[in-house]
Amino acid sequence: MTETLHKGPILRLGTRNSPLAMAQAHETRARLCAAHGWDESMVELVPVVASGDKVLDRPLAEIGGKALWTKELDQWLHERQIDASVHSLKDVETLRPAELTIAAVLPRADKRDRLLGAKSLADLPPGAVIGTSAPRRAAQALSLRPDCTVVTFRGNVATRLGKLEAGEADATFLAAAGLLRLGQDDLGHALAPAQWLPAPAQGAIALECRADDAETCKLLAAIDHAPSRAEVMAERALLTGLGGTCHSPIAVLCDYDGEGLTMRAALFSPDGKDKIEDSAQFAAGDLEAPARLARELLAKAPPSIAAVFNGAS
Ligand SMILES: NCc1[nH]cc(CCC(=O)O)c1CC(=O)O
Repeated sequence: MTETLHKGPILRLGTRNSPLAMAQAHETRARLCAAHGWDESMVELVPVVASGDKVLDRPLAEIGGKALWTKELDQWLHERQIDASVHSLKDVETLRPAELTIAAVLPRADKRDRLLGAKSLADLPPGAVIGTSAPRRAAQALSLRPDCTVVTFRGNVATRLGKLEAGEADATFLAAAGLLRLGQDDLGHALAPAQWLPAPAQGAIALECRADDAETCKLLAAIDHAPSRAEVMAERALLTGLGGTCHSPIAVLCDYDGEGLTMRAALFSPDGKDKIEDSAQFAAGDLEAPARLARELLAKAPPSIAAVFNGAS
């Protein structure tokens, strides 16, 4: 028998401590171990309570935005307390610290949202209350069901399910990928992209490390999934082109079919009354095409939509 000589972990992987984040960290560890022939002890999971998990009574857009999900882990990477961090890419701002790089995107799970509380939006009773704190979900829901009311629903997946159970709303939305990773993908009903597009990079897990840490970059690159990376980088390029933030009701879906990418995108006014949409086909790795689509969308945006994208460069 060969003796294991290594003394500590090879890789310290920072993660938020929510159940979904921990499930994603475990998936990442399993993929790294499979790719490199490691045993589990070689990847140490280092959990943190992120700022975004501390304040739960106000929408994220009001308290500091997506940066609140990454702030602590970015700092730990900077201080070299961890070698890499794992994120739901949907929650990661498009503008990142220059010292960091997305070294891997894992195979993307189901990209769709699921509706909980009713079989479809059309099935909701008149004047139903919908719980969500995502501007995109609120605007999309009101676009299809202007008679409904939206109430703020924050917290992790279990908290939101609890609020639905307690009757705080008639329905809510959760990402299929999150439910899947928590083993609860039997809950609710998937919303078809023809009617309902997800958020940029929904369903994707990204691994970040310091760009100058060649060793870690290489270890992480071994589990990168090129088609998923192509899709989500295109979606993030659209978001960048729109000057989008977590305030912005932006829905987008990019699908790689083995040859190229097809992108469908929609922008909404916050009240859901106005909507513009467009689509484009382009090659994987082309980030100019989604930027062009962003410009085309902005060019035809009515004032109600343009107002949300005032900060766009
Ligand atoms: N906004 C929080 C968040 N960030 C990532 C996911 C789910 C996993 C994913 O979409 O990758 C969720 C929960 C949800 O939106 O239902």
